[in-house]
Amino acid sequence: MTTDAIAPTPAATSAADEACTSRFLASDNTSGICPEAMAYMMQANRDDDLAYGNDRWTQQVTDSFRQLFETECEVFFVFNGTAANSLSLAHLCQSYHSVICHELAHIETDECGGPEFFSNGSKLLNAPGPDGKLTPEGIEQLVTKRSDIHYPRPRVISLTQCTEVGTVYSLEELQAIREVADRHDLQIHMDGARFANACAALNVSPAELTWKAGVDVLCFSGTKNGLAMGEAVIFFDRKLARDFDYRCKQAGQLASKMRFIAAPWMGLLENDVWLNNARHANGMAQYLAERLEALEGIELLFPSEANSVFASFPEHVLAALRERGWTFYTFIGAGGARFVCSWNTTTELLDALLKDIRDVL
Ligand SMILES: Cc1ncc(COP(=O)(O)O)c(C=O)c1O
Ligand SMILES: C[C@H](O)[C@H](N)C(=O)O
Repeated sequence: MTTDAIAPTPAATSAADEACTSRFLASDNTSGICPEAMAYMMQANRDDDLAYGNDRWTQQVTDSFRQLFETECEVFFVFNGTAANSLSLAHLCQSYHSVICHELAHIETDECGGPEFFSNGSKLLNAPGPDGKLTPEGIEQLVTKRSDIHYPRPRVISLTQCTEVGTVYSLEELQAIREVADRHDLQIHMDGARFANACAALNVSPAELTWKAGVDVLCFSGTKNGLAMGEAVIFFDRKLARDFDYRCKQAGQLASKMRFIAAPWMGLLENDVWLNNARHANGMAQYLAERLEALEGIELLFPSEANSVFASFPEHVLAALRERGWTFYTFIGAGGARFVCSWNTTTELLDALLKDIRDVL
C-alpha cells in the first residue's frame, strides 16, 4: 500500500482556496478554535484517559465552573446548543407542561421541534416583546389567560441571554421576570448561547447573571466562545439535576471521549479567556454598528448590545456582498441582515466589509 501523501487534486485546492476568500460573519459558529482551547485539547490528547466523563479533565473543569459561578452547581456537557436547550427543558417539564418563550426564541424558531420532541410534547407558548425580550406583562398574560384543564400548564420561562436579536436582559429585567416566576411557581431556563457576551456587555459576574437573578438552569455555549463544540448545562439547584446524565445518555449526548470537550473548556475558564473572547467580539460588533449607522440607506434594526449587528440594507447591496464572498444570515430575528462578530474577528475584516458596502451603496 503506498504511503505517499496524495497531493490534493486541483479541485480540492481550489475549493480550499475558495473557502479562504469567503468572509465569515454569518455566525459565531463559523469561528475557529481559540488557541487557549486548542492548547488544552493537545494536552488532553497526550495520554489516554477514562471515558464518559470519568476522566480527570471533566472533574477539573466542573470544579472550575463551580468556582466561576461561586456555587455548588451541577455541570453536564452536550455537543450542541439544541441538545442543551432541548434536554434541559425536557428535564424541567412533564409532557403536559408548557414553556413560555419569546416569539423569536431559538427554541421556537431554529431547533426543529427539538424541545417539544425531547420533552414528549411540552408546548412552547410564545409571547411578543420589544427587542427580542420577554416582559413580565407578556409572561403574566400567557400564564393567567387560562387555568382550565385543556391548557398546557406553564412550568418554565425560557430566556435567551443574549437574545436572538443581539440585545441583553438587564439584572432589573431578570429580577422582574423572577418575581412573575415566583408568583406562578415557574422555573427559569436560560439559553446562554451568548451568555459570555451578556456578562461582558453588562459587566456583571456569571453568578449575578444566573442563580443570584433566579435562573434555575443555564445552557452555556462554548462553541460560540472559541471551542470546536461543547455546551455546558448548569443546574443551580442540584435536586433538579437528578438523573440528567441518564437523559443525556439516552439522547445520544454522552460523549465517550468527554475529555475533548472538557479540557478545551479549561482553556476558556483559565485566566478569564471566555470573558476576554466575549469582550473582543462585542467590541468588534460595536465597531461595525457605529460605522454602519453612519452610512446613508442603512438602518440598525436593534440596539447592538453584544456581538451581533442587525441592519436593513437595500437588496442590491446584499446581493453584491454575497457575490463578493460575504456570509451573513437574513432569516434570523425579524428580518434584515445579521452580522455576528467572534473572538477572532478583526477590524481589518470589518473594514473590508465596510469598504465593499460603501462601494455598492
Ligand atoms: C440563541 C441560540 N441558542 C441556541 C443555539 C444552539 O444551536 P446549535 O444547536 O446550532 O448549537 C444557537 C445557535 O447556534 C443560538 O443562536
Ligand atoms: C443559525 C442558527 O440560529 C445559529 N444558532 C446561529 O445563531 O448562527
